[in-house]
Amino acid sequence: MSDTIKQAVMERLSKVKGPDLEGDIVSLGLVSDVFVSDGRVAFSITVPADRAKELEPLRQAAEKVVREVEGVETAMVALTAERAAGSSTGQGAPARPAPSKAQMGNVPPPMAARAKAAEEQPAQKPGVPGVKRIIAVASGKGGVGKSTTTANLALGFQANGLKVGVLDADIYGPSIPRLFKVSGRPEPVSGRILKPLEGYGVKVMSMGFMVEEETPMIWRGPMVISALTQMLREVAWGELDVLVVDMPPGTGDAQLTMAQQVPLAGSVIVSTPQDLALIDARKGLNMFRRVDVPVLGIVENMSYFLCPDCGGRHDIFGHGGARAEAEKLGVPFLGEVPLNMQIRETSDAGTPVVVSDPEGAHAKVYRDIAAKAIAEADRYEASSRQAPAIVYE
Ligand SMILES: Nc1ncnc2c1ncn2[C@@H]1O[C@H](COP(=O)(O)OP(=O)(O)OP(=O)(O)O)[C@@H](O)[C@H]1O
Repeated sequence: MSDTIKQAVMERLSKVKGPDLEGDIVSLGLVSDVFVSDGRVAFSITVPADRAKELEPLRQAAEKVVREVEGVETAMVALTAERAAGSSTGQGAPARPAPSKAQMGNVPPPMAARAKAAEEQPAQKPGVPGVKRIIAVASGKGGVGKSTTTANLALGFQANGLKVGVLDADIYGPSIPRLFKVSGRPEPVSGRILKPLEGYGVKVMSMGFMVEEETPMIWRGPMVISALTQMLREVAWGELDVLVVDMPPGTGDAQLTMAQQVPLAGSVIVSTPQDLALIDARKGLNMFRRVDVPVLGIVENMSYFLCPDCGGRHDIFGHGGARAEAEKLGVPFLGEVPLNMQIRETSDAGTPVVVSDPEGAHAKVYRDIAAKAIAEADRYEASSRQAPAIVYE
């Protein structure tokens, strides 16, 4: 079945004209392998990075023809830039040469007009209706406890009286379904709009619901933006005070694109006290600064160890690094979370500590971090509202 669909998809795509209306995207070698699973089709079209915006109509045209193929339920088509094999991000576009300038030629008139209009407009990031604020949780590298922090922070927001959703955008290892003990496929509510799943009163959407676990990593990269857009805008989030986004670890192109695409009110950076992680946290910080997203603060995770036997505190990783670094960088320090068995066990069991032990000390740590993050977001909003308008007469 998959092979038949794939064949039909390729046939349809071979009718889609290339960017200069000469030849089609298949024979120009712009289409990557087509991935088909369970009625879902994903592939990328390689274009030069600086023309991605103007070639959006090409992406839409390809998506449209693929959706019309019998047996196709959803199509995720992404424009990807040429990337040398073995580039540092390690994911993203399959190694396939981008068309040469001669191949690409000039943009044909209708696209040129649209491209010009796009250039003239400042980059727009329309908000998500009903969602007051979107906050990203990021880390410079993997394994620092970003997802654990995302889940507990989201539940901390909720415990502080806010309506909360979580969008798991971690393409490398979506762990939010496990943390909230939710699984399955989101059901459509009307047309293309999906109903998010719910865990502990928090609405949850995950890359894990959209992409099969065994989907090769190389495919997840190109799917990211389409899937992300779908998860943001084609989900019945309802009224939310905060939507928390669990970003993929690292600061590569995928993360940067996400930070650019999502209308973020701010970001929270998770780091462990080790120097290396802090260097990575700094990269994370710079990434958000590059795309003008306020950094609400740094959370130091696995900050110290509270010995359950003697009750003593052990700073096994040289605690305090994140706080000092935050001060140096002029970024708020949101708090420190101890390295603790209860935090690990409850996270891994899908009952994060903020819901499984709401009266405990750890839940309080997360609630305080949540309160500080919101206070920072308020501060940013107020300061951007108060920015004086300069009027020339
Ligand atoms: N404060 C903590 N104390 C003890 N264990 C923790 C703490 N924070 C996270 N962990 C544990 O560390 C492991 C990694 O955490 P988590 O999956 O949240 O990290 P991550 O940064 O999201 O990882 P990845 O990069 O793989 O997505 C998990 O087993 C989690 O339970």
